[in-house]
Amino acid sequence: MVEVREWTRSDTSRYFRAPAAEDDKYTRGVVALRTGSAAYPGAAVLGVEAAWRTGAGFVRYVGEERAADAVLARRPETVVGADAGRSRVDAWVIGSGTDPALRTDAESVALREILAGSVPVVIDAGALDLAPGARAPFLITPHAREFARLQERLRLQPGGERAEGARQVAANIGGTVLLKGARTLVAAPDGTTFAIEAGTGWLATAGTGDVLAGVLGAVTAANPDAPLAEIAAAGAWVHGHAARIAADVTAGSPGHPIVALDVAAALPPAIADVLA
Ligand SMILES: NC(=O)C1=CN([C@@H]2O[C@H](COP(=O)(O)OP(=O)(O)OC[C@H]3O[C@@H](n4cnc5c(N)ncnc54)[C@H](O)[C@@H]3O)[C@@H](O)[C@H]2O)[C@@H](O)CC1
Ligand SMILES: Nc1ncnc2c1ncn2[C@@H]1O[C@H](COP(=O)(O)OP(=O)(O)O)[C@@H](O)[C@H]1O
Repeated sequence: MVEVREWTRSDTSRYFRAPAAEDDKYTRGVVALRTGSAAYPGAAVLGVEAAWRTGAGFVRYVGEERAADAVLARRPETVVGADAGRSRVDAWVIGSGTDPALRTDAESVALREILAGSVPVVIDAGALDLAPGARAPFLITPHAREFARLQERLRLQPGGERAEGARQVAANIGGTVLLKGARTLVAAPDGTTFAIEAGTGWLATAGTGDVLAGVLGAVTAANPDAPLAEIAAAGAWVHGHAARIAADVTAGSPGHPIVALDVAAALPPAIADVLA
C-alpha cells in the first residue's frame, strides 16, 4: 500500500506570497504557454487567464492565429508572439487544447525544443506523448483516460490502484505526475505522493483542466527552487478552493453549477484566503 500524504491549506500557503517593494513583474514569474489550436482556441484563453489570475507578473503566449486573437481579446495584457522562447521564461505550459493526431512536424520540433531545455514545463493533454525522454524538469497533468493511454505507451499495466500507478509512471519517465480526478494525486519520481481533494463535483466541467494547467504554470514560475511535486499539489489545492468559492460550496450547502472561467475568476479570492 502506497503512503499518500493529504495536502493541506497550510502546506499550500508556503507557495504563495504577496509581492514586496523590491519585486517587479519579472520576479513574480514569467509564464509562457504554447497551447490551444484551431480546434480548441478556448483552451488557450483558459490557461492564459488562469496564469494571470494566479499572480504571474508576465504571461506570454505562442500559438495559432485564431487562438492568439482569442487570447488577446480576453487578456490584452498578454504578450503574444513566436519569440517567447528567446525572452525570459520561468515556466512553460504546453499541450492544453491540442490533439497529437493533428500536430504538425514543425510543432513537434518546437515542443521537443522546449522539453530539451532547462526551464520547467507543465505538460498537458495533447503534448503528454512527448513527456518520455524530456530533459527539462517537468510535470504532467493527465486525466484518467490520458493516464491509461500513457501507461499503455510505457508498457505499464493500466488499472489498479491510482497512487501506485502514478508512482510507477513518475519513476518511469523521471517527472512529476499529477493525476486529475475528484481526488487528485501527485507523485514524484522518488515516490513522494500527495492527495488533494477537490471538495466539489461542480469542478467536473469542460475546460477546468486547462485552467489548472495555467495555475500550475504560474505557481511553478513563482517558485523556481521548489520541488515540482509540492508546486503541483499547491496549484491543485488552490484550483479546488477556487472551485468551492465559485460554486458557493459551504458546510450547509452543496453549491451550484460553475463554468471554467468562474474557477479562474475565483483564483484571486482563493489566494487571498491562503495568504490570510
Ligand atoms: N474550451 C476548450 O477549448 C476545451 C478544450 N479541451 C481540450 O480538448 C482536448 C481533448 O480533451 P478530452 O479530455 O475531451 O479528450 P480525450 O480524448 O483525452 O478524452 C475524452 C474521452 O475520454 C473519456 N474519458 C474517460 N475518463 C475520462 C476522464 N477522467 N476525463 C475526461 N474524459 C474521460 C470520455 O468519455 C471521452 O470519450 C484536449 O486538448 C483538451 O485540452 C477540453 O479541455 C475542453 C475545453
Ligand atoms: N468528480 C469530480 N469532482 C471534483 N473534481 C473533478 C471531478 N472530476 C474531475 N475533476 C477535476 O476537474 C478538472 C478536469 O480536468 P480535465 O479532465 O483535464 O478537463 P478539461 O480537459 O475539460 O479541461 C481536473 O482538475 C479534475 O481534477
